[in-house]
Amino acid sequence: MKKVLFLLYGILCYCLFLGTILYAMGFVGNLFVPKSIDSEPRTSLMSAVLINASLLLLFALQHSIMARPAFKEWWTRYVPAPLERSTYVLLASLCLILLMWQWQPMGGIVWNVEHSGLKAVLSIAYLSGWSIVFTSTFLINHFDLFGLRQVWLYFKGKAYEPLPFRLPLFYKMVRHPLYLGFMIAFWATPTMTMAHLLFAILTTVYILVAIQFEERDLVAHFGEQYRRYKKWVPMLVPFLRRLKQKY
Ligand SMILES: C[S@@+](CC[C@H](N)C(=O)[O-])C[C@H]1O[C@@H](n2cnc3c(N)ncnc32)[C@H](O)[C@@H]1O
Repeated sequence: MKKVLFLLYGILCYCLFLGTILYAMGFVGNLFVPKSIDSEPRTSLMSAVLINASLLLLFALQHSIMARPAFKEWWTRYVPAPLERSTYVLLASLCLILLMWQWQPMGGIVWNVEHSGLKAVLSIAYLSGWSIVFTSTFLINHFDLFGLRQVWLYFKGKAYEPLPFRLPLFYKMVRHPLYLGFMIAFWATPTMTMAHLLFAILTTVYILVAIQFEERDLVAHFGEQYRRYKKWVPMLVPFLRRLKQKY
C-alpha cells in the first residue's frame, strides 16, 4: 500500500510539474495562455519591480537551498528518501505557479524587432531554447531529475543508484546545456518589455550564481572526473575555450 501511495505521489508531482512548465513556455513567450509576462500592467512600476524581484528570489532560494546535499540530508529525516526529489519538484512547481500568478506586467518596450526575418529567427531561438532544456533533461535522466525514477525503484523494491558521470551530446560542448537553454528562451524575444527584461536579467544572474554552488557539489560528488571536465569544457558558451586558445 505504501509503495503504491509513494508511486502515486511521484506521478502527481510530476504531472503538476509538466503542466506548470508547459504553462511557463506560454507565459514567457506570450503564447496561448490567459496571463503572460506581458499582460496588462496593474500596479505602479516600483511596486511591480519589488513584487517580481521577490517572486524570483523566492523561487531561487527554494531551488538552490533544497538542492544542496546538506539540506537533503537534514530533511530526509522528515520526508521519506524515495519522495525527496518529488517533493522538491512539487515545491519548485508551486513557487513557479505563485510567480506566474502574482507576476506584475510592467509595460514599456525596450526593443521591438519589426523585420520579419529577424522576428522569425528570434521565435525559432525561443523554441530552440526550450528544446535544448527538454533534450538536456533526457540526456541526464529525465525521470530521475523529476523524481519518477526514485518512486519507481521503491515500488519495485530496488535500492536507488545515483546517476553516473556522463557526457552525452550537448554535455560535450558545455557543462550546463539545460541552463543555457533557459537563458536562450528567456532572452530571445522580438519584443522585449521592461518586465521581460527584469525577468531575463534576474534569472541570468541566478543561473550564474547557482552554477557555482552546483559545480562545488558536482566536484565533491564526481571528484577528479568533474575537475578535469571543468578544465576542458566551457561552462555555457560552446567553443569558447578553443577560441581563447586560438587567440
Ligand atoms: C537540474 S540538472 C542541471 C544539469 C546542468 N547544470 C545543466 O544545466 O545541464 C542537475 C543535475 O544534473 C546532474 N549532472 C550535471 N552534469 C552531469 C553529468 N555530466 N553527468 C551526470 N550527471 C550530471 C547533477 O548530478 C545534478 O543532480
